[in-house]
Amino acid sequence: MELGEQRALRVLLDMDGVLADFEGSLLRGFRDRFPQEPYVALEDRRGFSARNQYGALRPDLAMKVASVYEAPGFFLDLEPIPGALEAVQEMSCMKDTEVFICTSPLKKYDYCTSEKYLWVDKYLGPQFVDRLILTRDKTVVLGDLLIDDKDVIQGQEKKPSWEHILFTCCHNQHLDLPASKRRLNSWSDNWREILENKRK
Ligand SMILES: Cc1cn([C@H]2C[C@H](OP(=O)(O)O)[C@@H](CO)O2)c(=O)[nH]c1=O
Ligand SMILES: [Mg+2]
Repeated sequence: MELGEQRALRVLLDMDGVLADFEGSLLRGFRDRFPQEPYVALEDRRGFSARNQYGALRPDLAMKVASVYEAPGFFLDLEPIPGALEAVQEMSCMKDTEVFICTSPLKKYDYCTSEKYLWVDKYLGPQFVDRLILTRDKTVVLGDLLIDDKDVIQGQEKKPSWEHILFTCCHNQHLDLPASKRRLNSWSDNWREILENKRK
């Protein structure tokens, strides 16, 4: 790297809950598949794991809701989050900025992994397939920012290189955050300011 050349700001973008609407599709899929069963409305979602909340409602509902997101086609058919695709394209064209998608596969990875690649190809194009990172440990990925809807992101690295920006989602919107943690409320919120602040 040339002396004085500014290193690009690397932004890691989570997929489910940030680019793809996991929660909306899960609720629709659950109600289609189990129309007689009680369900959790999006505004009532609390906590990252839908499975845990459904299981607390009634033990058998845990595996029923899991069967929806473990089914073939679930990850492929997720709708893009409003404004996400436009934001990713704009961000990736910014000077001194590089974007990677950093997402975790389910433990039951068979349909999920290929469908995440197909989804990125379909909605963002082959250049983003080259920027897709699948990992169950995001802490070992180097970056300046990680925009992710999961409230706590843990792994092997106790001090990850990135600052976690919490992307607001139904399941985390009620959380009180420590003063140091910043939120991005949606893609119409000011993500450009968050990137600019990080460059300083
Ligand atoms: C089980 C489960 C997974 N997921 C998403 C998060 C992970 O993707 P991502 O890290 O891109 O948000 C993926 C595997 O857990 O599925 C949820 O968002 N909610 C859930 O309840
Ligand atoms: Mg997520």
